[in-house]
Amino acid sequence: MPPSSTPLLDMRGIRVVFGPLVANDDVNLVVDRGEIHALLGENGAGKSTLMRALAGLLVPAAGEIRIDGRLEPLGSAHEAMRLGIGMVHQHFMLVPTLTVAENVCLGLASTGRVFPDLKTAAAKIRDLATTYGLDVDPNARVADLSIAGQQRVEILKALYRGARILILDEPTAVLTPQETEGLFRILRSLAAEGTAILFISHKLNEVMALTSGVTVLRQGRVVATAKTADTDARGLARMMVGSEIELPKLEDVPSLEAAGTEPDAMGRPARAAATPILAVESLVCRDVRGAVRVDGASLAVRPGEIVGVAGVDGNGQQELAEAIVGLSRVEAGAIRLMGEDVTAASVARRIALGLAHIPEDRHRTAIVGPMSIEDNLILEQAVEPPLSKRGWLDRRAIADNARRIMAAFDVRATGASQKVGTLSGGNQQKVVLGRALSRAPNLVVAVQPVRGLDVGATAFVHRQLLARRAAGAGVLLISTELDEILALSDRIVVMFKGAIMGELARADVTVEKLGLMMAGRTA
Ligand SMILES: Nc1ncnc2c1ncn2[C@@H]1O[C@H](COP(=O)(O)OP(=O)(O)OP(=O)(O)O)[C@@H](O)[C@H]1O
Repeated sequence: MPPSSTPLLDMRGIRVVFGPLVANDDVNLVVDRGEIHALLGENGAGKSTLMRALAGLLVPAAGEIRIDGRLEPLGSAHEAMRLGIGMVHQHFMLVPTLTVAENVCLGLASTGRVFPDLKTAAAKIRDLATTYGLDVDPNARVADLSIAGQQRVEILKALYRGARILILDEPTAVLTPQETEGLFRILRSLAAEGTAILFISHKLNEVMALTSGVTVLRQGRVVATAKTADTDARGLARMMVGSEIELPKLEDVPSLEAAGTEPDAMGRPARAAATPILAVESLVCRDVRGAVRVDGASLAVRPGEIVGVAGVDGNGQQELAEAIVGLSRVEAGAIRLMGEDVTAASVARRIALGLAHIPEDRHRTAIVGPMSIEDNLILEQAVEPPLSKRGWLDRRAIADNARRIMAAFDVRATGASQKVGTLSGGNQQKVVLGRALSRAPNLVVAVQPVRGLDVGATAFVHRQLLARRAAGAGVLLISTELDEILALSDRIVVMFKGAIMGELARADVTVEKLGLMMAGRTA
């Protein structure tokens, strides 16, 4: 038995390199039993890399890991699991067609244990779920679970394997505020039983509410370690970025109306003019199973205006966005873009009219991981001059295009030829944003645009959306983050069960009114 002063986890001098890039440089991290410890840092600072090293998913070039004071081998996922290290990744690793119990047991046979019979496993899962307040039915099919439900399965999977050190990589990025509260209750009860929890998040208020210690990484190195109680959200942001960060608000930038702009050089009308950039009229959409997901929704976005769509996740916002950008079929109603009826138009036609889309699920719909940054950056446009010469791709022009966007959007990578799949999560999101916004679109449909971004990058993206507004474009901002909606929107509509519950002008918005509408009451 190690002396009680020995920390459960002690990582020392960890160094991880990817070719010329030093992702972790002489990193130390100490976490005690029952401690919830935050790992903070800008996008690409090296947080996921450090946790992957701990989980045995990569081999550090140097360093030591001690568990309970004992030096352990590096770079073996099998060993890490045996030592009680479990990781819940940003992207879940579950098989949707299998049940919860089958997913939990998957892979266990190959670890040398006897494959448990599913009935026994289901009973053990039920016990674990009861102990820690995880609401999961072992016999449910994973495909039928909500995102929060799938995350609970991932946590159960780790606990089933005896995790004493649980790593969660941005677990709340995909959760509603209510689900986040539920997760925090689970994590607190795990910590109370002695589990050490490593919590990666960009949401500083969550770090303040949940954790007792923080380690801050910048460019692969530890720049600060502190007790959470000794700091505050502002101080943490300063440690991460090295300077003060102010999130912009609508009032901070000129609008078209404030500037009294007449139709601009490109003939785009001022906001008060009649033709909206986007008009959605009595839209009805069904999902593949035939369930109505958008139920008679109408809204308009005028030039120089940001319209926020608030609502609890899963109330049809995603389907509304997909219908507008042309990724799903419309059953009834109409969509007009720049005055043209595009209800049944191709995606290409909508892009030609100046539509840009920042999708919610970047892995499914926005990037191709094995392709380079420069190729990902030209995916949405016709390859014509200046990107091609005599019908052939002009590689030099494509690389220049990438370098320009990467510089403007602060994409941190080894170069334009790096595969997008090897970028940090936040830098992948910046590639998507750079592609969408660098073409000066007339309409931006932005769905959770800052998910996974650090505070500095969030401020940057918000400034970009405000700049599009100031230039006379329209922005439809779909977000479950009320702070984001409140900071940026000229008007806010609320979706509930596929319908628009009402609309509030900026001056009339209160959180109470929004909350009631989000729960299904009309304004
Ligand atoms: N397999 C890989 N090959 C090459 N470079 C990689 C690989 N994995 C990570 N990197 C690089 O290592 C650096 C650290 O990435 P990491 O994912 O650890 O950052 P992070 O702090 O978790 O960022 P984020 O907040 O954006 O998720 C980044 O520059 C990233 O591009």
